[in-house]
Amino acid sequence: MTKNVIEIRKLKKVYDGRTVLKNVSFSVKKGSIHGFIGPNGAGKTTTLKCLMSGIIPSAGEIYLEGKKVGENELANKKIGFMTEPAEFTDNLSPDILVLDEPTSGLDPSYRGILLNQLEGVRKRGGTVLISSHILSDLQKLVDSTTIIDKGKIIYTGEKPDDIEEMYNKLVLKDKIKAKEGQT
Ligand SMILES: Nc1ncnc2c1ncn2[C@@H]1O[C@H](COP(=O)(O)OP(=O)(O)OP(=O)(O)O)[C@@H](O)[C@H]1O
Repeated sequence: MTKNVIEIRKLKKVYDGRTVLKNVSFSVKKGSIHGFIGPNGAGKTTTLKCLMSGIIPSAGEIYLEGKKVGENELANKKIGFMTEPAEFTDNLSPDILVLDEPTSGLDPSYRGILLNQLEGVRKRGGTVLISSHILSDLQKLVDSTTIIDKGKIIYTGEKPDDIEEMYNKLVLKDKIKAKEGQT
């Protein structure tokens, strides 16, 4: 069985009485690139900050290589964390890399370089968790995907054939609602 390097279980985060993460659970397998996709405000950054011990979850558990984060395990000692915009180095170093919207604001050529570097990390047996609100940025690269919307996991697992349709519907639904609100 392939080992889960990152495992997030029933994560909950409440800000000022508002629940922004509701039972968020997903896992990332060793040697894979996992896409964490969701529209703006879905809860991607909050989840990744919980993982990196930047903020304390209201409930739930995170395991890194089988060990619970927050006890004796300091996640940020083991994981490389990059937030937008991406910073380029010759070599993306660590075994576990977490990237929060790294392609945001990058022009297509730099985006291509970054995505190539991530493929290099995978070839070396490293593990990548990468977030984006743009599915097409990651679609080709990732081995598995989690889709989050309004703090809830909509889908997690291998890439289904209809992932694009699934995600477009989700984003479209919000756009229609916003338009209805304006009229
Ligand atoms: N420090 C905070 N205090 C209160 N609410 C917050 C805080 N940080 C985030 N939120 C709210 O939590 C929700 C999730 O935000 P988050 O930044 O995790 O989403 P995101 O998916 O990363 O979005 P984006 O793609 O815009 O970065 C949003 O409604 C946001 O307004």
